[in-house]
This record gives sequence, structure tokens and C-alpha cells, in this order.
Amino acid sequence: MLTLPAPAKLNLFLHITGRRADGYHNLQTLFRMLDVGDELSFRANQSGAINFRCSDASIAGADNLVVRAAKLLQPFAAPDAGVEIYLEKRTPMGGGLGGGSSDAATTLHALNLQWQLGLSTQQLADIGLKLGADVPVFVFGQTAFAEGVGEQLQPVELPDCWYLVVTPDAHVSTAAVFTHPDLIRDSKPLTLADLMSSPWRNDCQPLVERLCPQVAITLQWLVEYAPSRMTGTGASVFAEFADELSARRALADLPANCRGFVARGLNQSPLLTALRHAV
Ligand SMILES: C[C@@](CO)(OP(=O)(O)O)[C@H](O)COP(=O)(O)OP(=O)(O)OC[C@H]1O[C@@H](n2ccc(N)nc2=O)[C@H](O)[C@@H]1O
Ligand SMILES: Nc1ncnc2c1ncn2[C@@H]1O[C@H](COP(=O)(O)OP(=O)(O)O)[C@@H](O)[C@H]1O
Repeated sequence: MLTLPAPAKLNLFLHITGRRADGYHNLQTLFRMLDVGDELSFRANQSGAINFRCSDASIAGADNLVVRAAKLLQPFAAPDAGVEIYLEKRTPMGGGLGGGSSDAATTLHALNLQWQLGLSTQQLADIGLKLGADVPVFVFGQTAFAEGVGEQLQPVELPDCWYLVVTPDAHVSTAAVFTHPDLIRDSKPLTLADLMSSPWRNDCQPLVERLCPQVAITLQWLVEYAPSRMTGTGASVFAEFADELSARRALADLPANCRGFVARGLNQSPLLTALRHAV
């Protein structure tokens, strides 16, 4: 059996620089890998079937990104290649933390190994992009600057730090944010050097704060502790701390209607580290 992590991510900044003909948006974003997330176990067999179980019954169906990722790899595998997969779901869902995309990326790497497909990381990322714009960064597994819809990646080394990640009791649909007429979608494309040295912001945040007052209220609370922003299209928000204790002190004061966790920011994803030990 192969057990691998599927880490969560933050978008430390997120600029939307335009809308493409296919409706998708071009972005400039800094993905930060975290040391916490989901965990998946894989047991390959020769049944030809993909059997999937999940700790959260609400996402245990065949439309789970894990099952969809496995199905995309089946044409590359022997006809009798099968697998049993168990997903221990921990990352809050639909919160801009990339949990589903990360689960898909971990599945692609795991089955590439267990079914002995020999696909390169770039091939896995290209396959993953069919499932979602956030999948390639998890396949590459590094804190990275991303352009395009998130598939053009450049690793970035950031200093060690800790984050308090807070998810208010609110749901924000990624598609609803991207189709909203008031979304800021005309930010000027900047160089990575300029982006790193200017104040970081998320272009989705003003709209989501308006559509979802819980996000604005949670940020007003969090910013009292440390500089804070929203990740992805929300609803999760985060604050950055130099040390773990300060992040845990803020977590102890968490408002009643929120979930929160403390995570370390990593330059290399725990998935890549685990894969090195698995081969
Ligand atoms: C914007 C980000 C930043 O990380 O948001 P979060 O999902 O993490 O909050 C992601 O790139 C999201 O990636 P992901 O969640 O994989 O999105 P997808 O499933 O590919 O797309 C969901 C919907 O969002 C819109 N969409 C998504 C990404 C993008 N660059 N432009 C878009 O317009 C499209 O309308 C699409 O139908
Ligand atoms: N493995 C998975 N984990 C979480 N959500 C999944 C998964 N597979 C499919 N989904 C669906 O995708 C939606 C958003 O997933 P998630 O990746 O958590 O959001 P986000 O991209 O905002 O971080 C969920 O509400 C769920 O319906």
C-alpha cells in the first residue's frame, strides 16, 4: 500500500490580467505549499476497476476528482490495472485551499508509480490540467509563481513562515466569482520582480467581501493579529506569522462560526518529499 499526502495551498497574491476567448481568466499568482492537507492510500490490483472510498460520504461518488484523475490514467495502463483508493479528507472544501486539485495531483503521481506508467511530471501536469487549473502546481509540488490559467509555473523560494488559515461558514463558488461583472479582471501584467516587491493583494477579494460579508468580518478580525488576505476565490483567509506560537495564539481566539488551522509554509510540497522516499 502507498500512502501519500495531498497538501493544501494558499494564493499569496492573485492578479487577474484578462479574460480569454474560452471564458477562462489569465492570472498571475503566487502559490504557497502548506505542510497540512489530505491523505490518500492506494492499493493497486489486477481487477481493472477503480474502487474509491472517502472519510466524507458527501464526496465519495464517481465525480470525485480522485476517481476522474485515475480514469484519465487508465488508457496509459495495462487493461487489468485496478486500484483501491481511500481519501482521508481534512482540507476544508470549496475554500480556495485547492484540496480537490491536490487530491487529483497525488492520485496522478501515485498511479504513475503503482501502474508503472513512466509518465513525466510534465505529462502528468498536462493530464491534470484537464481536471482543473489548480492541478498542475500540485503535480510540480513547489511553491511557485504561476501565469496563464495557472499552468505556466516558475519555482519561488520563500523564507520560512507560519500561517493561520481561517474558513468562515460561507460558500463561494469559483465559477460565480469568475462570471461576475464586477470582478477586477484588467490588472496590468507585471514582472515577477515587480510583483514580489509591491504590496500583495487578491483581485477576487473586494468582490467576495461584498458578496459574502462573513469573509469581510473574518478579515477584520484576523488583520488585528497580522497582515491578512483571502486565498483563491475564497472563502478562506489567512494571516502570516514569523513563528508558530503567534499563529497558535491567534487560533485560540478564533470566532465561533469559523474553522481554523495553523500550517507551515513550505517551498517543496510534502508530496514530492514522500515520493522521493517511495521510489
Ligand atoms: C483561481 C483559483 C486560484 O487558485 O481559485 P481557487 O479554486 O483556488 O479558489 C484557481 O486557479 C481556480 O482553479 P480550479 O478551482 O482548479 O478551477 P477550475 O475547476 O479549472 O474552474 C472553475 C471555474 O472557474 C473559472 N475559472 C477558473 C480558473 C481560471 N483561471 N479562470 C476562470 O475563469 C471558470 O469559469 C471555471 O469554470
Ligand atoms: N477530492 C475532492 N476533494 C474536495 N472536493 C472535491 C473533490 N473532488 C471533487 N470535489 C468537488 O469540488 C468542490 C471544490 O473543491 P475544493 O478543491 O475543495 O475547492 P477549492 O478549489 O475552492 O479549494 C467541492 O465542493 C466538491 O464538490
